[in-house]
Amino acid sequence: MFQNHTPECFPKMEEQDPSDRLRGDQPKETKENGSFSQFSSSVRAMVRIRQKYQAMKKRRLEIAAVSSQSFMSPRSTSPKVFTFENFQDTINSNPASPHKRKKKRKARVLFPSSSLRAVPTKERSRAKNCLYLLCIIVFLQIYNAIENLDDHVLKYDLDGLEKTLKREVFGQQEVAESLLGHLHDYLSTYVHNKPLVLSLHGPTGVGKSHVGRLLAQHFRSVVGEDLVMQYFVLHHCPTEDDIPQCTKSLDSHVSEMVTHAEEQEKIPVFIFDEVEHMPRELLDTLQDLIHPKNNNEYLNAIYILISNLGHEDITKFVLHNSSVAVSGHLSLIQELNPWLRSYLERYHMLFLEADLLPFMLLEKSYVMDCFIDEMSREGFYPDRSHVERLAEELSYYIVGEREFSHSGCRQVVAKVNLL
Ligand SMILES: Nc1ncnc2c1ncn2[C@@H]1O[C@H](COP(=O)(O)OP(=O)(O)OP(=O)(O)O)[C@@H](O)[C@H]1O
Repeated sequence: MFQNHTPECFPKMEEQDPSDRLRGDQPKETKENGSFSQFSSSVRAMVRIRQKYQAMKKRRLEIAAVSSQSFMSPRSTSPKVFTFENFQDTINSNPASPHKRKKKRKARVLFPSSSLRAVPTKERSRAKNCLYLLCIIVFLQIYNAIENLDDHVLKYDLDGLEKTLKREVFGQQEVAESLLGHLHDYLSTYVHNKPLVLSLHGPTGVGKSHVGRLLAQHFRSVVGEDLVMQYFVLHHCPTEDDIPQCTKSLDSHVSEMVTHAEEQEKIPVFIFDEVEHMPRELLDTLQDLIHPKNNNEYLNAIYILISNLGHEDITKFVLHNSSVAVSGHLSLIQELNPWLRSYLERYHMLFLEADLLPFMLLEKSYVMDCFIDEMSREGFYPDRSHVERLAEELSYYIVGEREFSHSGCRQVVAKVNLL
């Protein structure tokens, strides 16, 4: 029997449609010779083959449907033969794909729930805290120091003094600015290693004593009457016989004032006029006071020395350099100081530590300002033509178109008094 159903017959069976077989189109030899068991095993095999075929067909259709959805482009370059590797890559690379790439999460350390999570403790640096504290302290100290500097200079009202000098002094802008600068620098602090010594020089009638008076008036109003001294040699020490007594009283008076000023935490002001008339003994005493070796209170003081020492050379210098000096391109102080200093140091060592302030010769226009000021003060109407006529009565150095008064404004008061 089996010989009739040799493997030669199986290929024939496979070539046939299994459905035909199920419909009963079996070969005639089978009907005639095969037993029931043979028939049933053949049927089972066919059913299995058909089921497998149907399953494969179904899967192919599903894959075709998925791939047609995924590949949106009409012309795909992918191979026609389906592979899962390409399919997966295509899905991942498609931006429209619902399977978006997940954001990478930060790596986390997972601790077992049963054990305690040991977080590393932040170490607090003591040095860091100290550094912050130090920075704050330094900042506060600097801030406080700046505030104190302002407070200190404010009580001397240098702004008020500046206004007064601008209003009352004519033709001496450079000297006035320099004077205010020195005062501001000195009065900004209370502790000093030397007193401030300002020496005012210049020809007659240019306003040296006038400035001295304005300074005395101003400082009396800000530090008090008892801390300002005005010393006129010809008045306080008129004869040579008085000199020993004068030196003693000057020394004791200055000592008293600086001690008193130290107690009040203020800076006293000493104004010495007519220094050119001071006898040597008095100059020596003054030098000892200005350059003390011992006490602090002597270091916190302002000395104003007023004289006409060096006036001839100041006059010569101004006349020779009138074109630049008057137009403001030349600093009289800078140019004159080296020469003036060497002259004064030869005169007396008192001037060694002094800051020198040379006054300019006064031009005619400034002399006219003096007349207007004085006439207004005395109740006269300062008529322009009248003022010009009065100014014409004075004598002038004439350099080009410029006229410099021989005696500044010295004769102004006398002339107005005669009106
Ligand atoms: N630059 C000036 N501005 C305003 N007024 C002045 C000026 N110069 C002088 N005067 C007036 O002239 C008068 C005399 O001036 P001051 O006494 O200051 O002269 P001085 O420079 O001290 O001269 P001297 O060395 O001869 O004493 C003063 O009363 C003042 O009113």
